[in-house]
Amino acid sequence: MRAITLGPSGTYSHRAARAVAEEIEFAESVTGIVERVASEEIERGVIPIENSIEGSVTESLDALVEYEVAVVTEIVTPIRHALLAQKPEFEVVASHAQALAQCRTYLESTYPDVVLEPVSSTARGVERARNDPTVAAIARPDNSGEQLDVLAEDIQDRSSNATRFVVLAPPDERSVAGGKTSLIIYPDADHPGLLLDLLDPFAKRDINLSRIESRPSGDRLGDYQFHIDINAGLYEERTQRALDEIQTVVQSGWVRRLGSYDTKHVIE
Ligand SMILES: O=C(O)C(=O)C[C@]1(C(=O)O)C=C[C@@H](O)C=C1
Repeated sequence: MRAITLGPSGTYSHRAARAVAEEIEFAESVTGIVERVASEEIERGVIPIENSIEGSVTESLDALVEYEVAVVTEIVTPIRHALLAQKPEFEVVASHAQALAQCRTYLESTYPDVVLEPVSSTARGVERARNDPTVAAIARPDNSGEQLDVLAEDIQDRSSNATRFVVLAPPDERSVAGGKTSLIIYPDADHPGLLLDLLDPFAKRDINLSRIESRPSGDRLGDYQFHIDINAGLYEERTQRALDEIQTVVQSGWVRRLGSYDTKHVIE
């Protein structure tokens, strides 16, 4: 199996992708990954979707609306960040914006004067630190290699830090089997009780929501798409009935079924 994920080699995404593919290619952005899977250029894509400290990776949510893809697996992985640099003194810390945010308290208390530089991935930050002795990186500790020292480990603001990734496939590989399902609902409507009407079909069938996130549709202020995960499969009659009912609520909008899947836990 061939997969594409956020590169270069050594990102957390790379570690997650290794759990589902033998051959891995790298992209510079999440949107680029989703685009290549949607156009069937590659069998699988692995993208981060949410972090336990920082919340949603909004670029991922928006790309799932823009391109037609299926979610076929979710991967949950602990995130333990290290500070890597050529020397103990540096002026800049370069890393992915999510990683910088996950270490905000540590950075503010230990290095209040450094400049934070968001780059396209943690591994890109490592490259910056390798090429410039005034730059430190936040990344996986095993990225240090010969040129960088591990100045500190476990610098994330909470030890329970974890990120959830999804494995994407072309839309015709969407599965109805699995214990979880991801949906996107765009009601294209606004009236009192709308959200209640969207959630009640799940509640009355005892379907548990594991996540609901609203994203602006981009068309006008106050107009939202809802990213919803449920602990039930599309193969289940209760799920089908709930979705039929929701379809009647969102007559001018749409309901997208990204697919049903199971969860993998990746530690190393
Ligand atoms: O930069 C990386 O290493 C990534 O794989 C991206 C990413 C993210 O976007 O959330 C993945 C896991 C961590 O939460 C930090 C960064």
